[in-house]
Amino acid sequence: MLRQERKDRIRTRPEVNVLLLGQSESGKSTTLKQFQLLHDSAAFHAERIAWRAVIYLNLVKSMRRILESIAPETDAFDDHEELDGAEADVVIVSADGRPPSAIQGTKVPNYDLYLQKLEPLVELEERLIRLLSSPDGEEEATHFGPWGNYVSHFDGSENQPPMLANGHPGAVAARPSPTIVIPQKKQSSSTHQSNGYRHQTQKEVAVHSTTNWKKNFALGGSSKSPKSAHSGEIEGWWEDPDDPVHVINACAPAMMELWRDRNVRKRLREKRILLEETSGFYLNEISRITAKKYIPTNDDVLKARLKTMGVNEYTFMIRDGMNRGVEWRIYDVGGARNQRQAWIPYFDDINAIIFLAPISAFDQTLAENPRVNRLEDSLQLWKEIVSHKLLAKVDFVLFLNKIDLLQAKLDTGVRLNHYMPYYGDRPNDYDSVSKYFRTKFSNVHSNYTPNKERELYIHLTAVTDTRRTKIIIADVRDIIIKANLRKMRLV
Ligand SMILES: Nc1nc2c(ncn2[C@@H]2O[C@H](COP(=O)(O)OP(=O)(O)OP(=O)(O)O)[C@@H](O)[C@H]2O)c(=O)[nH]1
Ligand SMILES: [Mg+2]
Repeated sequence: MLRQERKDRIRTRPEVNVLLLGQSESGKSTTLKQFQLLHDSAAFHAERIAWRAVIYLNLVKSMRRILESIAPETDAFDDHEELDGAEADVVIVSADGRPPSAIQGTKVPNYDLYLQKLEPLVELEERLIRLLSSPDGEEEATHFGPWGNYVSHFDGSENQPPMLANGHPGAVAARPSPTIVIPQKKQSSSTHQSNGYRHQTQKEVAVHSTTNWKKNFALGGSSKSPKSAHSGEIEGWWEDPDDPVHVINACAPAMMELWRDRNVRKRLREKRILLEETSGFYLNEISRITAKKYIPTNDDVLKARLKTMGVNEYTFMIRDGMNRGVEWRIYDVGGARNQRQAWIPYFDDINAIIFLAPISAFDQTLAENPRVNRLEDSLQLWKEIVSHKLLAKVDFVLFLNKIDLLQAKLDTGVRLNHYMPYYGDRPNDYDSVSKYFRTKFSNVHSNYTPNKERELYIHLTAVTDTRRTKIIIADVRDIIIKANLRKMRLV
């Protein structure tokens, strides 16, 4: 009866469920944004303004990273506390044998001056986080402690094994009910300095998918858009003295000065910090982003980084081959290790998986565990997903993502075999490296899939690039529609 019921349901109200998977920062939410841009561009455009807060936050975070990196007393960094309980069964590549504190290098004579000029950003960062996490007003965010003292309701344990329960029928638990999660911000063991910027080891800000964070920054939202006393017309947020734009705008000259400072660049190079490849990089556009009447462009929104917690669901209609409307539901999950257990309930009832592996990350380690190489983690995760018995009948599309960053990285001379010795002395150019990864991921699929009939569709992508991604998404959509039609004939 159940089977018949399902058959009837699919025939009368066809639907396609797609799950976006991959490690944190692989580009899942960006891919979702591209789907939105393609299928509901009006809504995407309407929401652009709300991303202003995230973009400011990304910019402030870059400032924080610079200031932390150029601080004269580097011995207070405490990267090692992250290492406790790290898994032993993954390949570990240390990007740099030495802790940052061991490196002595270029001094930045203006450091204290920068710190002083940029001090207002400390309070701004706190305020933005509050506004994002508490869309009903700042007052409600009373659970926040002082700077550097946030507590997370989320079980932030990174100690769980990376394995997903494979093929265990009981693994399909109920999908979790929504919970509000406070952005993680860890109390550093070394917050003794009075200035908020000094020696804070900060975790990434994430707003739970159930929090309507866009509300505070939408036009006409609870962020004040005062009416003109004379005409009654709505004026912009820049007229609101409490709007974050004023602080960020006032700090813009100091931010630009800092980013242009030769000593700063030199120090960053010495520490092998490549801000250009970090998520939410806007340092080359400070004057545009901090302008009073700044409205984010599509590209700005695609570049904005907000870590996902929980699961974002996005629904839209597409016409299928028989010209019927098919409802598409795309699920975007959090990819950090402590989020992956939440994926399993979504394995049930899924038609296709788009798995993202950022292949530029071969020289990076995980934010949640600095001893684990990102690419090794992606490969391990890919193996777990392709071999998962619950997913045996699901179609797989693999996005080998961030090829723009891969190309740029290889062009600067970073060698793959330095991080993955088994690459040997093959050529270190983009074509050879991307081909190598394509084969490697494809082999993992052929070796571990429980369904030898399954075809794998691989794309080399840069999902921040709208023009190229549009073509790929159209392609993926056709593949999924065709496969779905085939399955429906078989039900
Ligand atoms: N240059 C470049 N940046 C990218 C690409 N794909 C994603 N990004 C950026 O990388 C960052 C991380 O992307 P997200 O889409 O937030 O990653 P995610 O997989 O959703 O991460 P979690 O939510 O933590 O699981 C964002 O700032 C994106 O703009 C790409 O192909 N090239
Ligand atoms: Mg995400």
